[in-house]
Amino acid sequence: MISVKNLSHSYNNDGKLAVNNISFQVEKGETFGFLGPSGAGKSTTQGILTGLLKQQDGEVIVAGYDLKKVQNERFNKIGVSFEQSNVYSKLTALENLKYYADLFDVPTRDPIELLKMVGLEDRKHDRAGEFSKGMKHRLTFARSMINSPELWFLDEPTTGLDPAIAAEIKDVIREQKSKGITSFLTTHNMYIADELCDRVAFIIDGEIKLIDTPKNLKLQYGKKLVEVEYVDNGKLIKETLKTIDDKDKNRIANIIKNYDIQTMHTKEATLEEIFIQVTGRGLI
Ligand SMILES: Nc1ncnc2c1ncn2[C@@H]1O[C@H](COP(=O)(O)OP(=O)(O)OP(=O)(O)O)[C@@H](O)[C@H]1O
Repeated sequence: MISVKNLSHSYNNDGKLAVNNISFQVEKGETFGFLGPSGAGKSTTQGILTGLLKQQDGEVIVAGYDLKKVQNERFNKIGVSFEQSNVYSKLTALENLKYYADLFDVPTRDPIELLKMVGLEDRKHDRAGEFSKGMKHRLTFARSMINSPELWFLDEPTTGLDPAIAAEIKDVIREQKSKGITSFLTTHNMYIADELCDRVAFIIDGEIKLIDTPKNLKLQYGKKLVEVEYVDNGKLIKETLKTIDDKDKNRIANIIKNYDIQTMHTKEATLEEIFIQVTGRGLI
């Protein structure tokens, strides 16, 4: 669905590359996470893929279209939810969606259904200018689905939303995935990426450092630890032991045999910890 080969981008032709020779593929139906800290090159890449920025070099195919050739019908196949909501303030929520729907040459979805999906149906006749930041964000999110896109670009889809709304947005993303929609999700939130993405790319200083599934990354970089809590002489003791160390393995067996176990679980590295291990940098 997306194929990028040797893509670079410089804003000022000053030799500084915001995106530096990146290559990756996104398969049909995949939810692909593009993760990195501020200034890593996420928005630049997304800008090129969505046609906001002109491709300078490399090869980019998006939804079957080579971006070097001008083919505006590709916009019928993609949906974009920007982090910074760009809704029309003077139009109501419903008018915003109807206006946007008219821009497409393909059948569009029922705006009311979309407003319901993001919890804005009750506010359909209110002007978007009166909405909170989170509500504008939800309206933009709903708008990005109006043309039933095959390929969906999501920029920080849950940033700034309260946890209940964020959970609903995540459910919508999962539902779209179950329908075979491909998503390109840009974020610096590793928890969202872990929950939603089939594969993630770590990007930093314009370069992709690795691409893999969250599961493989945890297996490869995980600490392989067991945390056990047990009762000894009425006191609760907690020990963290390595499952790859023979001495610790014997200790685990000994605890299981001789003590009253309260809790016991393996400890996985989070994607955030793995990102720091791989890149030497945090995500802020
Ligand atoms: N319009 C612009 N003009 C000049 N330089 C820019 C412009 N937009 C971005 N850059 C630079 O390009 C680099 C990559 O920025 P980009 O916005 O792609 O990062 P990002 O990963 O999306 O960050 P964030 O998470 O903060 O949005 C940064 O060094 C940034 O300063």
